[in-house]
Amino acid sequence: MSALISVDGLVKEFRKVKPHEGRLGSLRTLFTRRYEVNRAVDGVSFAIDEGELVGYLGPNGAGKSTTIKMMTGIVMPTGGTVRISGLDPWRERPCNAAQMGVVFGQRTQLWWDLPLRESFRLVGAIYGVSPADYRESLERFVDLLDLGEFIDRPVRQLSLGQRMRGDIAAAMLHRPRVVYLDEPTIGLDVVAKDRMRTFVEETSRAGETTIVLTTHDLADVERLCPRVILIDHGRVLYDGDVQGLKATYATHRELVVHLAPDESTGRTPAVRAADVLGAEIVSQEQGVARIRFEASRIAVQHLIASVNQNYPVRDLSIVEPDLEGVVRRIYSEGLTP
Ligand SMILES: Nc1ncnc2c1ncn2[C@@H]1O[C@H](COP(=O)(O)OP(=O)(O)OP(=O)(O)O)[C@@H](O)[C@H]1O
Repeated sequence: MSALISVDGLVKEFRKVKPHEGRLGSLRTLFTRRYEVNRAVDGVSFAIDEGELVGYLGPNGAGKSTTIKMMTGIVMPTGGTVRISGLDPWRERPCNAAQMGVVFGQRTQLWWDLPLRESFRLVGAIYGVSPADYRESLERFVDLLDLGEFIDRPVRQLSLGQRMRGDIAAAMLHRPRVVYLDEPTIGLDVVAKDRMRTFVEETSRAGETTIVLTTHDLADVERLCPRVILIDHGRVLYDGDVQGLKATYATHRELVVHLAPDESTGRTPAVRAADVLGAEIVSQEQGVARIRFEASRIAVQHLIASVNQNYPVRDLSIVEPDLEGVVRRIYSEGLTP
C-alpha cells in the first residue's frame, strides 16, 4: 500500500532583499537589489499512512509551517515533491483542498461577524456537503466539542477556547481525509487543552482521518502522537516514536538520593564525587542529591551500591528524562543522530 502523504526531498527557498550598508544604503537598495536566499525547508522526506497521527515538531523557524503550507498547496515548493493521496497540492489545489482541513491556532478561518452556525453553513456550502451529511457532522461536533452553548453567538464574541473548537469543527465538516493542525492548543487553558486533545484523540481513534499536528506543547505530543517527525534548520532530525526519540537522544538518567541526617551530628552528609563512579552530581539541596549518569557507561546497580555503602540513604529513585527535557537538549545543543 502506498502512503497517503509522501514528501520527497522537499525544498523551499525564500528570497529576500539584502539591504546595502552605509549611509546611503537604503537609497542604493531601492535601485540595485541584492538578494539573499533562505532555505526554510532543506530536503525533507517522509511518508505518512492513512489514519496516522503524526507530530511535526521543531524549534521556532525550523520550517514546520512552510512544510505544512506546501502540503496544503498554499506555497509552491522550490524543489522535491509532495503527493497527498496522489495529488500535487500546488498544481491540483482545488482537489487537494476538498480532501483536507486546516486549523491554524493563531488565526481563525471563521467569519468574524457571523454566528458560528452561519460560518458552518457557509463552509458546508463551499465544500458541497450534502444536507444529510451536514446534519450528521454538525450533530457530532456539537456533541463532541460541546458547541451548543455558543453556536448562535457571533465568532468575535467567543473566547479563544470556544473559537478554537469552532475552527476545528469547521475544518472537519466536510470529512477531510487529512487534517493539518498547526498549534491547535496554543493559548488555551488546561481545561480547553484537554478537551481539544480528547477530540483529536477520538477523531484519530476512529481511523478515518490522517492528522498532522504541529505544536510546541510537548504534553500534546506525549498524549497524542505515536510518531513524531522532528526537524531543525529545514531538515529531518528524527522520525519515529517518542520512546525511540528518548532512547536516541536521552541516554542519561538521574539517580535521586534522599539522605538521612547523620545520627550523631544531625547533619545531612554531602555526596562526594569520588563515590559516584564518574557520574555527575547535578545538585545537592536539603538532603536530596541528584546524580546524572550515562546508562550505557555506568551500571545503575553499581552506582546505587556505592551510594548505599557510603551514605545513610532514606530513599532512592531513578528518573528518566521527559520529552520536554529531551527536546530542549536537542534544540539547545544542536544534537544530531
Ligand atoms: N513568506 C516568507 N518569506 C520569507 N521567509 C519566510 C517566509 N515564511 C517563512 N520564512 C522563513 O522560513 C523559515 C522557516 O519558517 P517557518 O514559519 O516554516 O518555521 P516554523 O518551524 O513554522 O516556526 P514557528 O514554530 O516559529 O512557527 C524562517 O526562517 C522564516 O523566517
